[in-house]
Amino acid sequence: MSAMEYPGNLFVVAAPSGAGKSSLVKALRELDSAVNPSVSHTTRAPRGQEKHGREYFFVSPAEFDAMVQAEAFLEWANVHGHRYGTSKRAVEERIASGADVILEIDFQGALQVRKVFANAVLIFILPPSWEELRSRLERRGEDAPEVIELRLQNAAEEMTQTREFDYVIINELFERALFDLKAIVHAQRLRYSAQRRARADTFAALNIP
Ligand SMILES: Nc1nc2c(ncn2[C@@H]2O[C@H](COP(=O)(O)OP(=O)(O)O)[C@@H](O)[C@H]2O)c(=O)[nH]1
Ligand SMILES: Nc1ncnc2c1ncn2[C@@H]1O[C@H](COP(=O)(O)OP(=O)(O)O)[C@@H](O)[C@H]1O
Repeated sequence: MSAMEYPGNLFVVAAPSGAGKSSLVKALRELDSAVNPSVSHTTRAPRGQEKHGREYFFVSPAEFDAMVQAEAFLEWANVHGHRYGTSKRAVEERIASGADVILEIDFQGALQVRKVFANAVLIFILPPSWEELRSRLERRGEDAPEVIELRLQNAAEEMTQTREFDYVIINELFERALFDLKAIVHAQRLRYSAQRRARADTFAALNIP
């Protein structure tokens, strides 16, 4: 059977800034190399150790506009005053060839992706409380106080979209949240992709129509 009959899974993880999305997805990828990340494009400036092409493709507003014009984005959105987008090429070819892809994007982008990929699995990560969200943003030490305030204000709006998602993970104890994320990925694979292919062979051997 060709890979085209068994496209890969698309996982979309969104969360208010500081909830732990990047840490959870990074830990998942260390355990499961079959989930492929997609590198987004952004108009924001690189922080600290960030490298072009690794965390993001850092582009100018004009370059971003050109990609929008060329319909190169699967989705894009304005987040915390900058634009971010997922290029179609980064995702479509890999899904079509049977690979699983994970997107770490904001809720607006997640809802756009679902319109294109109806089978995308949408996962929302929540912090256990406002106090904890604020202290994680402060402890991360990457953002100025006014940027943290903006992110907290935006978090309130993002959280109103929680119920649009297929799964919600509360990231209180990190290991517990990681277990939940792994469980979601595993359950989806049992429904589709590699496992589905293996089951098709078993079904044929057992003459199950
Ligand atoms: N819609 C969309 N959002 C993105 C994309 N890439 C990153 N984001 C989101 O933009 C927001 C800000 O990301 P970033 O500046 O890296 O900060 P942080 O993730 O909050 O530390 C986060 O909510 C990201 O998930 C993308 O390609 N599309
Ligand atoms: N369960 C957790 N308990 C305590 N701290 C956490 C937990 N998950 C993540 N963090 C920390 O919170 C900060 C924000 O996490 P990060 O993954 O950067 O969030 P996001 O990608 O959602 O903005 C980081 O310093 C991270 O180490």
